[in-house]
Amino acid sequence: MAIRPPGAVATKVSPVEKETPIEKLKSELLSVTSSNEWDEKAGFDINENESTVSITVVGASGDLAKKKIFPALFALYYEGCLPKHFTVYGYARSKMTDAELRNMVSKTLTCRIDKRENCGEKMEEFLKRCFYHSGQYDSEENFAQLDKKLKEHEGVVSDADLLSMIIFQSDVLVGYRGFRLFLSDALCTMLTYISDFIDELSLCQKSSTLSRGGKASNRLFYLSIPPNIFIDAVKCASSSASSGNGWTRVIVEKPFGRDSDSSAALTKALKQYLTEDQIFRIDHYLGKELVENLSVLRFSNLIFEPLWSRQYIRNVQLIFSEDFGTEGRGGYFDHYGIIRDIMQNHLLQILALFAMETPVSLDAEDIRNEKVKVLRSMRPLQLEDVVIGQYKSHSKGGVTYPAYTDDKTVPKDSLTPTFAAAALFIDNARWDGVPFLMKAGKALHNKRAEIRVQFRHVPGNLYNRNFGTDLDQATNELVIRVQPDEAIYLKINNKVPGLGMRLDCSNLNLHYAARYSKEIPDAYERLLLDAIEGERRLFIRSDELDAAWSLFTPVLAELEEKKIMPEYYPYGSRGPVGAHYLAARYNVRWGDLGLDQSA
Ligand SMILES: NC(=O)C1=CN([C@@H]2O[C@H](COP(=O)(O)OP(=O)(O)OC[C@H]3O[C@@H](n4cnc5c(N)ncnc54)[C@H](OP(=O)(O)O)[C@@H]3O)[C@@H](O)[C@H]2O)C=CC1
Ligand SMILES: O=C1O[C@H](COP(=O)(O)O)[C@@H](O)[C@H](O)[C@H]1O
Repeated sequence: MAIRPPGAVATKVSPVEKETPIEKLKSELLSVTSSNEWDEKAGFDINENESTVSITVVGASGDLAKKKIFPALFALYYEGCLPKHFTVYGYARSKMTDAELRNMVSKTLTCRIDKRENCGEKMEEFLKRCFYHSGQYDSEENFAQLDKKLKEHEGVVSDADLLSMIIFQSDVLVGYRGFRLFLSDALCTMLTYISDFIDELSLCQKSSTLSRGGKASNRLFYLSIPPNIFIDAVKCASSSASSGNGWTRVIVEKPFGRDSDSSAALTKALKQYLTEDQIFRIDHYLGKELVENLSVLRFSNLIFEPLWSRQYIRNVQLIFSEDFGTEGRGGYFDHYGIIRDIMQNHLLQILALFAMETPVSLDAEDIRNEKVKVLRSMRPLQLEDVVIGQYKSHSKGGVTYPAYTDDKTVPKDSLTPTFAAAALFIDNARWDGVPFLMKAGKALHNKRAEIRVQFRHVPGNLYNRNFGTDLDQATNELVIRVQPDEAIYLKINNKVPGLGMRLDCSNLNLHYAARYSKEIPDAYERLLLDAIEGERRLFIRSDELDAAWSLFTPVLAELEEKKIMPEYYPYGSRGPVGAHYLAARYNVRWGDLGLDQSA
């Protein structure tokens, strides 16, 4: 193992006038500990001075880790975004060797379409930095073993190693420098001295010196595990595997509870072991390119911000659809449902970014302050403003698609919604009376996430006659297509070229694939990098979370207490018709209904 005492021990003694042999030995020891000899003996590159980062994926054997986290880490490595000294550790109960983990991870790694250069080589290099430790999520002992392994990679010395090293070094010094004579006389004093010295070093270790080159050993834990074991894992990681001399951060995956009370309890429990600054609550939609671009679009273009209010905007629609069901995740999903899975977090976060006031700066706290304000200005969702649905089996082209309740992990009589539509309102001066409509569903006809902003009619429009009776066709609509095939387009009215005066609705289209050759990074890449860099802007603060739950908790309770039946819709359809009635109540037509060729 690579071991070295501190390079920058704060307690280095200054020469004393009359040194006793023990004092002399102490100076010798300390002078050796602060020289490069240690580095050379331990095999360190003595010129390197960067900190280390260890990223532990807790739940490494799971779906999210394989699908998203390891590939994102590789992509960051490929792009040269990870710190020079990084190590990736997989941690889970499954038994695996390092080689088996590498094999598992290697199957999930892909090279960027536009960058295949040296990809194989890079993968090999990356995999060499990946290791595995098998352990229970509630075992401090297992996390302590992980800690030991992490230290080996970080070049941090343990107390036990330190003791043997000091004894060894004392021996060497004593032997070579002729202190043997004094040793027997001074043995007791010396042992006391060594023990004091170790105490000093242990203290130093806690306050940031006992590492490679005296630099910080930083640790990031990604909790990619089911929520019922979050607290056990955090408790053990914080007590037995947090960094002694750098930062320790924990990325917590959703769900953050299932209502206001359970979320508050989770936050309270997390805060027993971590400070708010150490907690990175991830909502991967905040890492999506077009969601990040929302503020740029709004605050850096003069043409949008003046229109961004009830004066010009008629309604805003936040639409999420997937063309597959809960396949494989029914057990988790049935406990949460689509409102908790998508609306309370992903869609509400987008809404907050969309509707917030201009932040004082781009600092995380300034942005999060504005998001909280807008969330707290919202009216809790009312039962009459919600429509729920659940997909049923459907056969098409000789293929039978399953019903939600066909999933073996879902109770046959489950009322859990796999679809929901809702109308929300922000009771502030900017948005008073503007419906914010949300729609989210699984097993629908397409996979899409988009924001649609429908503008008001042009007052006294000279060209009304040219649109016939359907004035909706004459209003502008801004569409931000988050995925797939990212785009921002604005529907405008335009004269059809020719001698007559015929108008049509066309798109001013910023189609990302046509405009930018660079592939768009996955949301997890951005968020992992931000967590490593300590950038909190795209992570959820606890007061944001409280505000978000306050909006949905009452209606979720009511739906469950009253056992409201979902409206059944066929797998692969456009969802329940009730969603259209809900929109119609607010004089709105869903924008994704095929009026628009780009939709
Ligand atoms: N998968 C996804 O697409 C998404 C997942 N998430 C969230 O990310 C987290 C991880 O998700 P995912 O990877 O799908 O989860 P998994 O169900 O795959 O669980 C991850 C790992 O946790 C361990 N584990 C599973 N169940 C239990 C249990 N009951 N008790 C103890 N350990 C268990 C298993 O590892 P082992 O047995 O080896 O210990 C498993 O490999 C969850 O919080 C989820 O809600 C969020 C967004 C999307
Ligand atoms: O958080 C979740 O998100 C996924 C959808 O993510 P995307 O990036 O593929 O759009 C969803 O399938 C899952 O149910 C939910 O938990």
